Amino acid sequence: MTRLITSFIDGEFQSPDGARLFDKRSPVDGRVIARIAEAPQAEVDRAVQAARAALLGDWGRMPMEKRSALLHAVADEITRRFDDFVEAEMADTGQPAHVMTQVFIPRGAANFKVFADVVKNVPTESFRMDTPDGRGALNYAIRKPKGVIGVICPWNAPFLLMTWKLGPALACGNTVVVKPSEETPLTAALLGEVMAKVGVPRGVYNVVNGFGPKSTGEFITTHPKVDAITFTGETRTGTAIMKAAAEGMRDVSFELGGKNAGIVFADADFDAAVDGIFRSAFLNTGQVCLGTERVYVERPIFEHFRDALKAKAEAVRYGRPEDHHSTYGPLISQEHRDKVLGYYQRAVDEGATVVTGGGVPDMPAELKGGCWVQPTIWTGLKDDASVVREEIFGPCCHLRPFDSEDEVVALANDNVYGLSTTIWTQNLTRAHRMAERIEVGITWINSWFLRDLRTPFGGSKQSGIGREGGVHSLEFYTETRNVCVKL
Ligand SMILES: NC(=O)c1ccc[n+]([C@@H]2O[C@H](COP(=O)([O-])OP(=O)(O)OC[C@H]3O[C@@H](n4cnc5c(N)ncnc54)[C@H](O)[C@@H]3O)[C@@H](O)[C@H]2O)c1
Ligand SMILES: N/C(=C\C=C\C=O)C(=O)O
Repeated sequence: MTRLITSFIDGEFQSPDGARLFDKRSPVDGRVIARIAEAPQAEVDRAVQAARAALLGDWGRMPMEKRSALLHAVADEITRRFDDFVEAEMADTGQPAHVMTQVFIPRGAANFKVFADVVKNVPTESFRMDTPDGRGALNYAIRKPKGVIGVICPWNAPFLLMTWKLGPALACGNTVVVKPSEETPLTAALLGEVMAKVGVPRGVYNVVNGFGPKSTGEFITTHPKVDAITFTGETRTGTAIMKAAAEGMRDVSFELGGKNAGIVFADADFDAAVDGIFRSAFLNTGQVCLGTERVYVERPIFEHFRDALKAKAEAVRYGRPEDHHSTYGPLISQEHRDKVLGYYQRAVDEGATVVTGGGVPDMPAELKGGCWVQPTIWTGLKDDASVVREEIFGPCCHLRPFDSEDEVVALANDNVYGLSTTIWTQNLTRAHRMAERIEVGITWINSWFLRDLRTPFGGSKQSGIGREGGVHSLEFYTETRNVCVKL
């Protein structure tokens, strides 16, 4: 069945009449599974106007308790329709069911629940000051919603990443105009059904589909009535959006690219480290910004670790996401597959030893139209090889031995990105010391992608601007104002 996806504006799905439609193809077999209406500038304008009207209507006047309860109702409806969201996201991404049911879709409800509560429990400051007349003055801060937030989303964990922004944005009383990635429109449309069902006022949640430059994404980021922009995607796209946001001085929150290091010391719990690095390199077919593409292993265990990781990579089971036998899916698109295969070739050109993979698996005829590549492990490259320095965003990693803590800290930090790292050692004094020295926003010790949504999340260097999570999201999605009262 080919679905038709149109914009969701002011509480309703828009008519496709006259719309320019583009195809959404299954990453699994290349079939067209949906036709998507590209929102022209006039439609983006209507979405922004609807979002502004909602700020001045019921939503803007809604008490926090009621807003919080409504977002809990959204979370509960997502949970009630859990299987629908799993099915939609599997159709969009081709990723196996366990990636959806265990990781990505549960976060949809969690992202609303956590922030529906955070907004009620985070105080604002107050200061009493002395004054020359001796009677003093009282200062207190208040938080006000920023207004209409432009939300620009990537394709790699569509529902998780969109709701990671929507939860706090709406909990703080803002309204949103969302552009899902052109590759993954389905769950954002499904969320429109949820919003309407639970009674979120019209205009609070608006979705417009399309592309970036000279299309829907740019129409949002350049719209003068969009008050702030939160974006997740490639660093170079962030540069373009930041330029657009400068006009009108709009605030931005960016979660960008990464080239994350995994560091394994000889004293690590070996099996746990192999499992952890395997997950961080190959989960979601390596399409996770927090994923590991550079693995540094202390020399005494290097060969044993390499062989153990190779065995796990060669044991993945390709297949359709709905087939519970499948443990490994395709890349999101042929374009991205060509990019990843280009790096596979470049690695060989730069002198890599291909420990495993490096090409395209021999798929059954019915799946040959999909975006399949082999999980790949390299060794032997120089530290300045492009495969070691540039984000590939695929199921591949380069293993390199190291001999000292200072050496591996220097290697890990020698990159333009600074998003995350995962360190495996049973010497926790060393782990804490390392966490201080590695220049990233998030460090996991003997773990990876373990997420407490109250903690600061974001990248250093070219991996992002700002932090979201817990009170940090409130800092971005509200304007804090000070009131000074003369006593
Ligand atoms: N730091 C994080 O938490 C995080 C999380 C997920 C993904 N990412 C990064 O995202 C990238 C993969 O996602 P992607 O390929 O969708 O990224 P992308 O930058 O190509 O696209 C992201 C979104 O931006 C839109 N867009 C593109 N150009 C635009 C423009 N000029 N103006 C407005 N919108 C524009 C796209 O249509 C899409 O919706 C990787 O680099 C990955 O590291 C980072
Ligand atoms: N932003 C988050 C995850 C990012 C995943 C990147 O691919 C999150 O866990 O909140």
